[in-house]
Amino acid sequence: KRRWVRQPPSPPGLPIIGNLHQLGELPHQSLCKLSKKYGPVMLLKLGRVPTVIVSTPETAKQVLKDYDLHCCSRPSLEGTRKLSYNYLDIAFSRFDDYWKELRKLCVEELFCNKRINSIQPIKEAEMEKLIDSIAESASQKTLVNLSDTFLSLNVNVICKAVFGVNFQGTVLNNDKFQDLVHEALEMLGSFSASDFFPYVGWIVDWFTGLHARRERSVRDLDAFYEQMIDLHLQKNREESEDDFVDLLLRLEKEEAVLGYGKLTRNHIKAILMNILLGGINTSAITMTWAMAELIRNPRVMKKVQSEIRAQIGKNNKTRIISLDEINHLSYLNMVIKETCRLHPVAPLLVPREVISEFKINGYTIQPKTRLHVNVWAIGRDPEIWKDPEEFLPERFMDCDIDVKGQDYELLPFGSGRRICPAVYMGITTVEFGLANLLYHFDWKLPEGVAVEDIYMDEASGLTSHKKHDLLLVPVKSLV
Ligand code: HEM
Repeated sequence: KRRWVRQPPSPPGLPIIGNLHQLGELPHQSLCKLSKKYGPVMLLKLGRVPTVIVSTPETAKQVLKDYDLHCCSRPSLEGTRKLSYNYLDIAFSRFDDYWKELRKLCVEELFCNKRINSIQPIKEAEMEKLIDSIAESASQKTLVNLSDTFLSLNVNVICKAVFGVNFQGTVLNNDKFQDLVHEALEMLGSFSASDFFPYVGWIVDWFTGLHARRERSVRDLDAFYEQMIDLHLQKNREESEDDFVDLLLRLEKEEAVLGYGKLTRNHIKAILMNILLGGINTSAITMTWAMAELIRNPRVMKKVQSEIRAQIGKNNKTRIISLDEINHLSYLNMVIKETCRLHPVAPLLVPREVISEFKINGYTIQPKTRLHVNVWAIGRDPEIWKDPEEFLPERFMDCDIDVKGQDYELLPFGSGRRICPAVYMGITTVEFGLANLLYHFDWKLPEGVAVEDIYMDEASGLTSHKKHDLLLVPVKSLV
């Protein structure tokens, strides 16, 4: 017998495609508009797939905390399946005992404070090189592309920490590697018919060429991992520092690291995939948005630089600002929170899938429904934030709202069982990068460009990055 259930309100859709056509180029923005009309819990039909969008802190709390256990799985999607070696990873595998164990292992071994501290010397060495190169641009009064700069900085650090190499002297150079990662992220973010039309969508993906492109991307990355792992097996590791691959290969030798048995080569590659795809772009995107907002808001720029210079000027024996010193920079921390509020890297978080039925606001959410939290909409909601479009870090003064998943008004890293396992790693990367570049240089707009001319458009895709590169002129600071 069919049971009557009260479903969330839905915008009217079209036959076959449902509400897909209403998503537009920037779904988080279109969905924010729709939620103003249909409410904080909406049900859309995306192709064949029922999808719920929640758009307020109260409904986000219900999903991510109260009913987390009912909806903390991930949907099965073609791109994520391929890139995760058939769900051997953390980010895309469904909620089960395997995922729990793997996540615990990675949190203890890879995302822990000990590991973050151990990669700090790598970050410092890369920062030294970057400061020299920007100083060169400053003396020649040339532009610096900060979007590229932050990306390369992260690529260099992550590659050194994970693979122990900088690629100089290997078959790959940094640009080639960046292309591989970029292509894989494009594959994850591009529209795949098979994710919305089970059983038949693959035909469309086949004809559009997406299928072939996806296969190629996975094959290229796989070949790259194989090569890196071989290099590690051949090398006399006594001579060099331990990197992430060494650690994973050591775990591979241990019996039953996971309750299920041994960690295999494919597990290692799936974990590496998460680190590369989750770790490189996210912090670079946040740093770029932060600098764009600072250059648009000279008052805030001046204030944050004064804080850094007053604090560091006192006792800076080395050229690089340390993690300890960064912990005392409270205004910088507010600047980063404000950046995350306006520009969350994953504006709809990573999609979840409902495991068992639950109710929010009296509406029944059924198993297999796909679920998104619109953190972008929450960050700009005038009911929560005064003058939401203004960049005002002071709003976090005398207020405990933080980004660590306890405050549902601000969720750049998500919350609940699926929260980003590398929150601390991500935040320290952003703080370290910004603090150093703001300490050593003043930043100006190129000749003839006014503050109003800075584009703040978002690019479409899985992550919400700045569409136009940020080009600024550095001036060596006299402190
Ligand atoms: C500023 C930097 C970063 C931001 C803003 C960020 C944001 C996020 C978000 C929004 C999610 C999804 C949470 C959800 O579904 O509720 C996530 C998940 C994840 N992130 Fe991050 N992240 C950052 C840095 C990193 C880094 C550095 C790594 C790895 C080295 C990483 C690895 C992961 C992984 C593995 C997941 C999947 C967790 C799971 O599904 O259990 N992230 N991140």
